[in-house]
Amino acid sequence: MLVITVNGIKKSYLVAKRPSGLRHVMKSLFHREYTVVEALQDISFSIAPGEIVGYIGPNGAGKSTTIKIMSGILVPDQGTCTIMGYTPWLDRVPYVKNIGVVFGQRTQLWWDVPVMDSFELLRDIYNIPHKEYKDNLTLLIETLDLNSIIHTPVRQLSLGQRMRCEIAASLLHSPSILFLDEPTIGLDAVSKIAVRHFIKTINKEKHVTVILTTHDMNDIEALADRILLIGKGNLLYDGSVQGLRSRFGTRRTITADYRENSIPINIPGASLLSWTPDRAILSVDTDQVMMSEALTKLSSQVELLDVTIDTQPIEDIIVQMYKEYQL
Ligand SMILES: Nc1ncnc2c1ncn2[C@@H]1O[C@H](COP(=O)(O)OP(=O)(O)OP(=O)(O)O)[C@@H](O)[C@H]1O
Repeated sequence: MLVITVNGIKKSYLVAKRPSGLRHVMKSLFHREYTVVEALQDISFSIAPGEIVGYIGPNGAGKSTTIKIMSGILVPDQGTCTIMGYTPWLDRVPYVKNIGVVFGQRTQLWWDVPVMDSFELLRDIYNIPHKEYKDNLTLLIETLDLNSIIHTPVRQLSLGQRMRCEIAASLLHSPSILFLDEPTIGLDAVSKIAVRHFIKTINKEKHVTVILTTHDMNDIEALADRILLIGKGNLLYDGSVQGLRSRFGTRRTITADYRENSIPINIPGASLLSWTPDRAILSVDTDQVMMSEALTKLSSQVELLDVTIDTQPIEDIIVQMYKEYQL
């Protein structure tokens, strides 16, 4: 069973050219010229209930545009999108009851009023039954630690406090799908961990399907079962983090401590990142040299005291992917 099906979505924006020079500016007052930005060229994917999907890609790749289409804010030029049986931009009223949306860069809360007032407005807008609202509110206040900030106006909150309130606001009506557009942007390490933990919890306990965009690969590692990589408006990878590792993350770093030896280590296919008479750091591409072979060669050249092997950080793998796809 699928909860989200996106098929052949295309979306362009018309952007007015901004001329420089007085003569051109005057001319543009009467005759505007436009360029077309093709934000999404042909995007298709589907998502099953209960998945946490990381939607990633470099700046300008089209992530927010996709989230806006899936949440019914934007209408695509072509293609279909069916979410829980609805077409988001056509069935907005019944559809939005099923989704929660958080845009990390924007607020859905009313700026000048206490957070609680925003929550109550949302309760009325979504027509949330009294008991459901009360139960959800109690749970959200507790798990997101909102007690001390709930009566503060939004404009007085720190970014991390506001983000916790935004997430709570998006879940008051018990949606079964949550769209998060950069939910950890600008947060400190502690707040990031708290937000990640919370997302994981509602996914596990309430079976909320989560689609999140992020530039923080720690979010992906901590949360996503699956990654959709988008670049220049096209979907370039759809698979697990593990799959990404085995396809792009073939590099391992070996740190070897050994009894002093004045001859530098030499392992064909491995590059020496640093060397001293008692410690070497090597980079091995497991596509070219098997790890067991590299370790055998290493132990034949020095008397090993300690060895650690590190896999490539996911951040590096993503950079490598972006390079490979020329993004
Ligand atoms: N309202 C708009 N008007 C014109 N162009 C837009 C508009 N919104 C987005 N674009 C353009 O569409 C492309 C995709 O933008 P989008 O915001 O979807 O990317 P993104 O992947 O979310 O980027 P980022 O990681 O920087 O947030 C970009 O080239 C952007 O400049």
